[in-house]
Amino acid sequence: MKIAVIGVGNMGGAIMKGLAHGKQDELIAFNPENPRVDKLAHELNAQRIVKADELLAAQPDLLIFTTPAPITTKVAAQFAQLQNALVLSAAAGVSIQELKAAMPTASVSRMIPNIPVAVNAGTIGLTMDPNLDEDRQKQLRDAIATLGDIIDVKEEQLDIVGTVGGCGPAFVDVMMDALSDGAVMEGLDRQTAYQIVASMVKGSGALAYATKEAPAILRDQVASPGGTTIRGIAALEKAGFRSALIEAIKASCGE
Ligand SMILES: NC(=O)C1=CN([C@@H]2O[C@H](COP(=O)(O)OP(=O)(O)OC[C@H]3O[C@@H](n4cnc5c(N)ncnc54)[C@H](O)[C@@H]3O)[C@@H](O)[C@H]2O)C=CC1
Ligand SMILES: O=C(O)[C@@H]1CCC=N1
Repeated sequence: MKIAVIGVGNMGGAIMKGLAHGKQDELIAFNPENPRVDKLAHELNAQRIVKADELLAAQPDLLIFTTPAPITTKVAAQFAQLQNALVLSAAAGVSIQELKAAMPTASVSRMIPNIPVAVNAGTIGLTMDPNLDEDRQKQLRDAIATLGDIIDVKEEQLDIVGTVGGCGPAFVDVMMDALSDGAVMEGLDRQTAYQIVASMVKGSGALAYATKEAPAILRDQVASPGGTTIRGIAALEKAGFRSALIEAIKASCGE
């Protein structure tokens, strides 16, 4: 499949890396002049395109939009004449209706991916164009399957899915940074702290995912009676840790 990623910044670059690891797709990086994008395209053996007419001539099968949300419909309008291309937009908050207005004949689906797609461990909320026939739905799903877990949601659920799944990695990064600081304060060297924290978060996620247990059940398995963990949990409660996370989700949702 010929896949063009439109806007190769943090998310577009992560998607290109994930796609390049996974399959033998023909990849195109479409972005204004930028040496960083040239370097990435070279590393991933992807075609580099800067001009809209060149992308039109390349006739991609799938366009993935990872341009800044406020300009995505304007960018999309440049490709309105592409026939038969599938369109998948990752632009947060830009509706299928808005995208369809820019590309009236295109089949438009939306997703909210997250940065771990770069290592094929992403979480992707997907709203598929309901008018796509089964074969084309399968084509689209197969094209992104290598990026991580796909969770089908209604379009009205994409914002909250995008907040937890899409913004969430940054919240976890803040937590990992703080845990590492704590370890360094207790005398551990920083690189070892980062390694332990990343491995611990990976394992905690894997366990929760595999068992489908409620996080509170898993927490209770760690907190031995009279032990060290419950003292740490009490300190977290005192500092308002859970409340801070709930507030973070609300703030990212625009409340
Ligand atoms: N960063 C993330 O974790 C996530 C981002 N998204 C969505 O992905 C999109 C991009 O976000 P980021 O990668 O974080 O931003 P970014 O600023 O890192 O990347 C945007 C890229 O678009 C390029 N660009 C600007 N104007 C362009 C144009 N006219 N044509 C083609 N490319 C153009 C920029 O040069 C840049 O490389 C946004 O719509 C955002 O909502 C969605 C989920 C998660
Ligand atoms: O910060 C943002 O707006 C994007 C959407 C989800 C994650 N990053």
